[in-house]
Amino acid sequence: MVRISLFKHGWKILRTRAMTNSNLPNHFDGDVDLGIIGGTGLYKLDCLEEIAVLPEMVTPWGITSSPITISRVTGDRNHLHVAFIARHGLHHEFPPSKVPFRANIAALKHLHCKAVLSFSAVGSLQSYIKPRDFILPQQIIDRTKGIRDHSYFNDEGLVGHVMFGDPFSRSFADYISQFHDVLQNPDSPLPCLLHHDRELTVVCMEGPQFSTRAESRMYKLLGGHVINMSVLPEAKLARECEMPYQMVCMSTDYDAWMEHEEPVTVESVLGHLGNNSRNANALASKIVQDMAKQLPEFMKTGDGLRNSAKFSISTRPEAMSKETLQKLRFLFPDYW
Ligand SMILES: CSC[C@H]1O[C@H](OP(=O)(O)O)[C@H](O)[C@@H]1O
Ligand SMILES: Nc1ncnc2[nH]cnc12
Repeated sequence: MVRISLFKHGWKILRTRAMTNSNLPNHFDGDVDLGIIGGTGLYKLDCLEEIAVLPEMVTPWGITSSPITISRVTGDRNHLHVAFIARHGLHHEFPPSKVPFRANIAALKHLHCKAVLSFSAVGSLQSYIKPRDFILPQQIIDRTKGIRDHSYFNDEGLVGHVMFGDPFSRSFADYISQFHDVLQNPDSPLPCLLHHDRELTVVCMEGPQFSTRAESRMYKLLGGHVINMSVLPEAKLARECEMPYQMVCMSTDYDAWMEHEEPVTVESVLGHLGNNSRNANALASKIVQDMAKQLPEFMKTGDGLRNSAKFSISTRPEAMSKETLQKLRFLFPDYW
């Protein structure tokens, strides 16, 4: 059952509570500070105290993959508001190629998020990155197949080219790395590491099948450190929305490049999801508590991205259709 209601810009839909089983309010009127996207094994962050569950949001680019939970973190002087979306849906129903990435990122932008923190389960392409380590990549190699909608500025009548040389937020990665010592692995004497380096590169493949051994070896040769199926187009869309974006990659396996080891299977991934999820909660908890004390500079200033989309769009507003302008205003109510 779906109840449609006109929202500020005419794009909101209210569903019944069937999806969420929550007694929390289904609306939130303030601005959200931080958007968090959870991936495989991370459908909720237990460290957050939820204050509202917004039904899946209908955007001009489709419906978000999950309801959006809003949480409040109380700091010394301020409240921090956090919006959480489950990338694959609450029941893991969206495969990587079918995730409504544009709707998810548009919803976070519409809620005024000042940054996006994203979590992802990844395979390791390097022996020094072991399962259960976390990685803050700074570069991406695109091995998707062009079948995902990957831009808000790629329609006839709207042309825009944003800078993507540095696809992640360096400031956000530096900020996250200060909390490296929360990571734990009770099943091993080796410490759980948070790898943080300018060169760290995530390969994004289409899937849903895992890589062949030859592909896995090729990704190593290309300079990949980890591999997943979901950093693109998420990172591109966050950039088009001028939101600083950092993915925390959580290693689960060695993919398929190790000659004498079994290639990755879902079972091998599952074995590490519990520990990774505990560590993701611990890390997210530290981050939001620290942000609630004082919002980091990159979130206050926009990390150098403010107005970047506006100046990347080549089409003159006079030449844009009413519909195009209406869609753009969902993301940027003040620009045109
Ligand atoms: C179940 S392993 C493959 C799956 O895991 C990752 O998902 P996410 O990035 O959402 O954590 C990877 O990208 C694949 O979609
Ligand atoms: N080996 C792998 N390849 C692609 N995505 C993954 N997610 C977790 N492990 C992965």
